[in-house]
Amino acid sequence: MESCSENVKAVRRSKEEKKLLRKQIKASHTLLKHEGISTVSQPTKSLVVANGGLGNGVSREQLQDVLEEVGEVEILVMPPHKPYALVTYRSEVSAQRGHALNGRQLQRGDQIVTLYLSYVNTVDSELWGCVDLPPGLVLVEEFVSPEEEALLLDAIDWTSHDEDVTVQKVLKHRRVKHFGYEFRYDNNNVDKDKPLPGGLPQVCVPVLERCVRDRHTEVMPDQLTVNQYQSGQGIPPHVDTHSAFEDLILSLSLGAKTVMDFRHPEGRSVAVVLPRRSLLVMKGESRYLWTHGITPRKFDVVPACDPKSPAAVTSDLSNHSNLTLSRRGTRTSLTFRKVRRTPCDCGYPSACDSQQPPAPPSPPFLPRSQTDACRLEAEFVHRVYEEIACHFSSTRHSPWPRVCHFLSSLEPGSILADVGCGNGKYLGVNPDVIAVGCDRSSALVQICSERGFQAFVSDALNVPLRSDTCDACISIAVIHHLSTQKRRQAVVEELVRLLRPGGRALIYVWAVEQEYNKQKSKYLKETRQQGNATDAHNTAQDLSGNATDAHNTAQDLSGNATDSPAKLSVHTNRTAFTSQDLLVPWHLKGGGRGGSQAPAPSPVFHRYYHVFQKGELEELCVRVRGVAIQRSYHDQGNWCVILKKTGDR
Ligand SMILES: O=C(O)CCC(=O)C(=O)O
Ligand SMILES: [Fe+2]
Ligand SMILES: [Zn+2]
Repeated sequence: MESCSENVKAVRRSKEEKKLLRKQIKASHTLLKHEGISTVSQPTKSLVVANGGLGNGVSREQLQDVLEEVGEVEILVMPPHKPYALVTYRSEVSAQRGHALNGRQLQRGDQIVTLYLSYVNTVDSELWGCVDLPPGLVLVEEFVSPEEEALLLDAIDWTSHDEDVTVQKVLKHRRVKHFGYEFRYDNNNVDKDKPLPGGLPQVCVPVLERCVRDRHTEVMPDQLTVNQYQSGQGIPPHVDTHSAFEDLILSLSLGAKTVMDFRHPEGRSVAVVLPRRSLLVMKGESRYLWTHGITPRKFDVVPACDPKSPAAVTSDLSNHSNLTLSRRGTRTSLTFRKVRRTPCDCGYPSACDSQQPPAPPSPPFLPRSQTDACRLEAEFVHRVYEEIACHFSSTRHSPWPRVCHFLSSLEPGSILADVGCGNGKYLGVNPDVIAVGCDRSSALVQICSERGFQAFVSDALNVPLRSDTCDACISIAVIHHLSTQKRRQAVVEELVRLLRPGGRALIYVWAVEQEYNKQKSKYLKETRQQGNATDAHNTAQDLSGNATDAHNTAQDLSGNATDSPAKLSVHTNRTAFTSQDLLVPWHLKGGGRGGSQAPAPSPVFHRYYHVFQKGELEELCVRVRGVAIQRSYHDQGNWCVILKKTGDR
């Protein structure tokens, strides 16, 4: 009897299996026919889960629970309104176990849905609008009901400044209110020891509990920033400070939809439509590496989509043929975060304020070795130009007349190298010469390219051009950034190497003497407001803020070395120089990279300079072989020479 019933069972099981297989094949056909998804028979890491979609009532957490019974899920894509989902497992072995979930039944209300799983080659991002989202970004539509939305909006009282509970501020392009902890826009961080007494508003609790239930977060946020944007307002692109908040950021959009722009540091950008009542979950790469921001404008260009399928994402609007304008309304966002208690150890050190290399000894000293010189220049010249490139370029538009005069004197067809070309302002002065520029800053070289000039990234000490090839070279305001005399001379040698015999080089360096022949230089004359490098607050200070004795440097003004290593003092812009080696402040306008959440006070960078004394540039040049000084002169606070290559060795 026993064996008989066993047999019956076996037959029954195989019948079920056959039926399951038939249904699975049918599901594959439907996916191909209606969705253009081809399934494959050989195992891969990715599976399509027919019937496991939001479109047939399966929730993300329900499906995730089932899929994770057999292995670690890497990506789970649930396209809105579709009757299927796509899963990629960490390993193929897990995916094989996932495949064996075929036929698994899920309860959906009082109905049962059966999942059919088949392998697919890749989770092809072209197919699903939403896979184009920056990695780690999830958008959950209709996360709160219209009633809940009204309740939340009502609970935010903008009329009272209940300072002991919240902190409220009107910023340039929006107003904000903080709960739990104040977010400070001056240092882009929170005072972790000063929680606001009221904690988070009670009305948020059900929403947050749902976030936990739906696995959007494991930890309860303890900080809330409410941003309110009128039509035409926005928030500058930024990365929420790593050291301030944990990985996960939740942002609820209420009142009106908007478009949020995400940008990868390498330039890729994704515009994400945030519908009203949706929840944006930022984690991992999307939170740590990509900036997010809302461009202040009154209309957004969005895909004119089928109302059933809101096509939340537009990575490249130019690919869409069917676009429409969407008028912005007043949007209130609730951004929930968890204050971080230990330094961030994310996998994105380039964007991480907790993982920046230790600050160089402050104040920096004048270098005594080649290694120290390289370090000083890397930190106080190269890095600074990279950071300030855009702003710097916006202040460098008018070519100096006497440099133009030199350029105009070149024969048509001459080959010109501009070593340290900055934003390329001299590359187009004489259209009859073949001009090529190079600069240490890739950001500045990028600006040159955008302006249509030939330029490449190169250090002035080692220019990858053949010897004896250039009819002319210029080096304008470059050599003063090298921090030893040997290195300054080496740049002149490099310029001379590039010149053909008979070729000429024009060199400009900043002069100690900003007043010459009783004439003040433009630099001295410019008012503080005009000067971008102006620092109204700085007196001669070291970087730790201590006032320094301006003469306490390694070289006094007569160039004599003293014994102790010399501190570099911070110069006061628009004043006479009090030492030859110094740090000149640059106040960055228009926001730095990442990090900033609001119009914060402009960050100050310091550039190293060696300002030349009268006669010093000529002295440097006569040490270089094979060259003769044709002219030397003072021009607006600069020492200048024109050299001619003699070819003598
Ligand atoms: O309005 C939003 O959704 C984002 C707000 C935001 O990014 C922030 O406050 O850091
Ligand atoms: Fe943010
Ligand atoms: Zn980090």
